[in-house]
Amino acid sequence: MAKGQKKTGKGRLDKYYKLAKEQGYRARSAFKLIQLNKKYSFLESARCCIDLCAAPGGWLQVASKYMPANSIIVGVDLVPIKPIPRVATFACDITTPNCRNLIRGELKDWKADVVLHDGAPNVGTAWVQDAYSQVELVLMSLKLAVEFLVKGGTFVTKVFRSADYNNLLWVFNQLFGKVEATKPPSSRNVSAEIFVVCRDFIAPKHIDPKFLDPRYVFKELTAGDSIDKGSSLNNAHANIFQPDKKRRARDGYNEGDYTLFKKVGAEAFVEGDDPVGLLGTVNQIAFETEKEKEWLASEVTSEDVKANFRDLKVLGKGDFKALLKWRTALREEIGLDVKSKPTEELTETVEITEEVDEEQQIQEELERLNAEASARNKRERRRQNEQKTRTIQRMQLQMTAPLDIGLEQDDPTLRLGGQDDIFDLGMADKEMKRRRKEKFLTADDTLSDDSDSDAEDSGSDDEAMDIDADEERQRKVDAMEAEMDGMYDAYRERMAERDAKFKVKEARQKNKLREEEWTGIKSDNSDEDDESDEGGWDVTQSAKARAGEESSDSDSDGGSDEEEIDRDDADHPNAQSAIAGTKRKRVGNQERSGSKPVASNKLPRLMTSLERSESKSGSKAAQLWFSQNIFEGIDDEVEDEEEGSADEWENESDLGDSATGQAEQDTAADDDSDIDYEVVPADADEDVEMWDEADENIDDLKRAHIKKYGLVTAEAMTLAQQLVNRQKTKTEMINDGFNRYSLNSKENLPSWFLDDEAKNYKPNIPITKEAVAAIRAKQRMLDARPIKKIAEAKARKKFKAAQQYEKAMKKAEGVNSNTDISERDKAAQIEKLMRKGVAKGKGGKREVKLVVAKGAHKGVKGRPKGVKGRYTMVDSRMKKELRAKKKKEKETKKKRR
Ligand SMILES: C[S@@+](CC[C@H](N)C(=O)[O-])C[C@H]1O[C@@H](n2cnc3c(N)ncnc32)[C@H](O)[C@@H]1O
Repeated sequence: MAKGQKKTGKGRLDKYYKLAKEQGYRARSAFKLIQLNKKYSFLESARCCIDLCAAPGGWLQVASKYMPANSIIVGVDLVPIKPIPRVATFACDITTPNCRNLIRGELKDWKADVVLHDGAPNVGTAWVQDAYSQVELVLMSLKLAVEFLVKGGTFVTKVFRSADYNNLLWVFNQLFGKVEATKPPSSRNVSAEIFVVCRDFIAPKHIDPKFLDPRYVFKELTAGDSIDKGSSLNNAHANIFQPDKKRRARDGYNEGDYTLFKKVGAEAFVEGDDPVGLLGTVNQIAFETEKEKEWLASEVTSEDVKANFRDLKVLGKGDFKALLKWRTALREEIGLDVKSKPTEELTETVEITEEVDEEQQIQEELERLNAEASARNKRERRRQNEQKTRTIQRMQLQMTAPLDIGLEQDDPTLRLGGQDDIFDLGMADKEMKRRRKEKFLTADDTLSDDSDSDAEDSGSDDEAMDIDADEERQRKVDAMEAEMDGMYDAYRERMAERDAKFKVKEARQKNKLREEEWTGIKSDNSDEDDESDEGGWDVTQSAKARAGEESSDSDSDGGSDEEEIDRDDADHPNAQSAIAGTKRKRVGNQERSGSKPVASNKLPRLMTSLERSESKSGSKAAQLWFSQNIFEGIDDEVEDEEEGSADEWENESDLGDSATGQAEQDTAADDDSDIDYEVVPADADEDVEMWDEADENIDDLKRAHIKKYGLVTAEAMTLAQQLVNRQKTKTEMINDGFNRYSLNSKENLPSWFLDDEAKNYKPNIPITKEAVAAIRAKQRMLDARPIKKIAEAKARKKFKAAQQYEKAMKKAEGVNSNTDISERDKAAQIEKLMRKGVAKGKGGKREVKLVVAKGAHKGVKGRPKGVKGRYTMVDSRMKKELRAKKKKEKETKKKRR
């Protein structure tokens, strides 16, 4: 498969794929049903549901989650469905009477409230068995639906936009009160699928069989079909002449065009009128009949040709030409065509031989030049490596500073040593290309008028040379990265040694990241908002299981299976963690920064970010560092690379749009544009570590922190307010969490780059004034609260006071009951007791009044005038003396130690 056609990897791992994985759904398509149900709410009230074409079971999981406990859920598919608790499944073709009988057996007298159909022919492993087209499948599912649906029931079906679409809608409208077509957000835009929700089943007593007969419903198809066929044929032709460029089916999809795999016999290709169109539309040309097998054994059928016929979708222009040549040769051999002008051909043969010789010469010459160039490069590289090692050693010995390196590189003597060449990759590459082109031009003078096939051959030479040049460049990049890592480490060491401030800054940075709290994570039992915040299918399942509901599924193996998925899900972070994704990125960066750098081939991204960090960074040291000559010329390279990757990206998206996209047709699971059905692997271990996949325990810790202390940052408060005030939905927040950096891999990135990213790669989180005010108020409240010890002491005091008061009351009662003393004495004694009790309760200490011995009190002996109660005379002298005494004691204590 060509590079641009690759459909695996992160390109396809979209939001819903990730969410499905996180929430334990078997297919990302589960979100389509969730979104449809959100709009039309048909599952919550349903007691019986039939899912036609249900494998691998994503929709069944959703139905089981949203439908009330003990509902009847039946799933049917050509391929067996792994057991799902409380769901009955069986493998069967929905177009057969057997399927009807099986459903009847399962439902007994029940009628279904909802019939779902997400079928697409030729998907999965059973494509060979299915001869029906999608619209016919829809009609078949409708047939089952009308049989099993209760009056007022709902039928949900997937339909592909095609010439039959309107005919189908017409039929739906005859049988249902409300018919609406909708495309849920999780259905990819590039997919031709649309969902029709038919509500209020009329349940007529008699249904005209023609309504459900494809021969009548799709009767007028031919005219439109031919138009569509025309456009698709044009596409097919274009696919042959420019196989790299994939085309969209803007006019909708021809009936059967969304079938993933098409095979025709060689006879149709050899004897048909439009071999080019055929090559552009089918996947395989087979040799199955006797006649075809004879052709296969023919001399003109080389091994290459046989291999090419096996998978037409991976072929290039040259391969197609070879197949067309084969066709011509075979047709001549079997007498369908007559060879023209045999004498002229002879002359031509001589010319071709000459060309081949010339080509060989060019090839040899190119090989020789390549060998020479790579030997020269090797020598240069060795010299440069030695040079670099010396430089690094000098840096480590502190003989040179990063700034000095820049000066050294300006040194013309070093330039002679090849410094320029290694650091200025763009220049080196351009020079290499220029040299090669010169050779080509001289050789091409004779070939310029030649046929396409010659151009192709030279193209393949070009490719070979490109591969050499790529390898060469990769080696250079590796060397440069290794060197930069070394230099960076040395630079950091030197900075750390020299600059105390740097150390403090680093420590602070680490602390900050450690202490950073992202507290916007929802608690496990928060309200449901949308599909992404519901804790996933398996969470609900386990809840339902806890409630002790009985499984309608008799298969006991299902339990272990589901448990496994539950465990998987528990390992996954909550969907809400996506909100916190941006924050965690930072933590992740810091965590990574300690890892040993590995030479990587991610130069473009690395350099792009480097450029960004350079411009953003306010640090002079960083600017100095990146202003060195070693970074010169990288810009050009980066631009080239970026353009390249952008092209590649474009290709990929083109591919996604393509109706006949190779990637989509290779495997059922790889299909995106037509049948937007994607099985989500349960195993997360194989994933490359992402920027936003930080330590998953962090979420738990944060959750616990929030439980204990509430929201403590303005960001968290802002998000919470936005949610409460309905300014933002959780879906929007999750969407915000997914950005173009979300799926960036940290693998193989050098430590200096990760360090720099940690400094500059910070999300810009909006914080409202109200949130800041709320946090401040909270802080003030906390500050105003006494610390625990003081509160305890106060409580003790209060308790003591109460005890004393009680004691005094008892004594007072004793005095009161004494008949020997007069009432007046009683009153005096009680008052005294009470005063004492209150005073004791207050702390038991009597107030001592301080009287300063100055003015009228100076030199007074005995109680000074006007002073009542306990008193102490103090004067400034005494104060000073006491202070001096204390100080002296302290010093002598210190000395003794
Ligand atoms: C897009 S998938 C369904 C995905 C499913 N809704 C889910 O969420 O997991 C389409 C399914 O239709 C099934 N299918 C196609 N033709 C069928 C037929 N004639 N009878 C039963 N199932 C069929 C395929 O086997 C395939 O599993």
